[in-house]
Amino acid sequence: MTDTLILTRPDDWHLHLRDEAALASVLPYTARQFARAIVMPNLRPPVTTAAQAVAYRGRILAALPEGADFQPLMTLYLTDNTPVDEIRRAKDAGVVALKLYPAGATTNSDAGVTDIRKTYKALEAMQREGLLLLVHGEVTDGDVDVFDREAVFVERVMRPLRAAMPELKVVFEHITTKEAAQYVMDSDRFTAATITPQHLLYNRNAIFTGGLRPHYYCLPVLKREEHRQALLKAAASGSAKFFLGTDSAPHAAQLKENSVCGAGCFTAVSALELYAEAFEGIGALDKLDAFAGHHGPDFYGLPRNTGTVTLQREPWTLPSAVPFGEAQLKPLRGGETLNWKLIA
Ligand SMILES: NC(=O)N[C@@H](CC(=O)O)C(=O)O
Ligand SMILES: [Zn+2]
Ligand SMILES: [Zn+2]
Repeated sequence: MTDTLILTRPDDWHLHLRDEAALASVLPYTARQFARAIVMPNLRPPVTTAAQAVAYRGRILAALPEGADFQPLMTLYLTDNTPVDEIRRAKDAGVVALKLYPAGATTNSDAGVTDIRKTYKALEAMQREGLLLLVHGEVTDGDVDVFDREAVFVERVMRPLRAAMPELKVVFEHITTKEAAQYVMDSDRFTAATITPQHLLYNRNAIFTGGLRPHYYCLPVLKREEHRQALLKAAASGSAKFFLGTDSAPHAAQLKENSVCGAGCFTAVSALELYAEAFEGIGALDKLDAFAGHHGPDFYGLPRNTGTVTLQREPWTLPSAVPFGEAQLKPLRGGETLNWKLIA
C-alpha cells in the first residue's frame, strides 16, 4: 500500500474565489494546494471586460498571503453582447478564456447567454486569438428535468457549437454524466473536460442521506451511481482530455442552510486529499499525477509546473467551519476524517 504520494505541482482549472473579504478568506487554501487556478468570472456584476479582469487579478494578487507562489488565470464572462474587440483586448491583457453560462443555469448567471448563436462572432474571434471557451453545460428550459440538463445540452448545444467552431478549444466544465464523459472521450483534440471531487466521490443519494444536506448541493447536481462510475473511469482512463477542476464554490453557511440554498460545494481546504480518496477508491492512485498536473496545462498550451507536492496517508479532521469574511463557511466533509493529508 502506498503511503506517500508525490505529485507534479497541480493546478485548479475551475475555481470560484469571489471578491473582497470572501476572497481573502478562501484564497489561501487554494494558494497552498495549487500553483495556478482558472478563476471564474461570475461575480456580481460579472467580469465581462478585459479591464475588469485585470482589476480583479490585481485584487487577487493583493489578497495573497505573504510569500505565496500562486498565479490566477483570468477569464471573462461571455454575454449575448460580448464585442469582438473585447476578445482582442482580453488576449492582450493575458486573459486565457471566456466562460459560457447559459442564462439562469447556475449561481450568478442572470447575465448569461440566452442563445449561443448570438455569441458566434465573439467565438470566431476567440478561435482566431487562441482563447478557450469554458462551458457550464446545462440547458435551462423549464421542460427539461434537472437531472437531464447536461445530457440534453450535449445534443442541443455542444454538437452544433463544435460543428460551427471546430478549432475553438472548449472545456466542458464540471461534467457529471456518462453522456458528457462519452461525448468528450469521442471528440477530437479541441475538446476536454474538468471533473470535480464531489462528482467523483458522491452520487445523488448524498444530498438526501438522513435528511436534506445542503452542502452537497451544487450544479450540475450530483447524479446516479452509474454516472459517478463513468466519471471515475474517465478521470482514471489516462486520457489527456480529462483534468482537475474543483469548482470549489464558497457560499456563506447561513445561505446554504436556508429555505433556498445556493448551489456550490466548498472543497478548497482539502481538494487534493479528496481527489486522492476518489482515485484510491478505484485503485488508480497512479493516474492522479497526470490528471492533476499534466493534462490541464497541456490542453491550455501552458507549461507544466516544476516542483512537487506531497500527500501522506495520515488521518486528520477537516474543520467543520472556517471564517468567510464576517460569516462562516462549511467545507464539504467538514468535521469528518480524511485519510490523505497534503503535507508539503
Ligand atoms: N457549481 C456551483 O454549484 N456553483 C458555482 C457556479 C457554477 O460553477 O456553476 C458558484 O459560483 O457558486
Ligand atoms: Zn458551472
Ligand atoms: Zn463553477
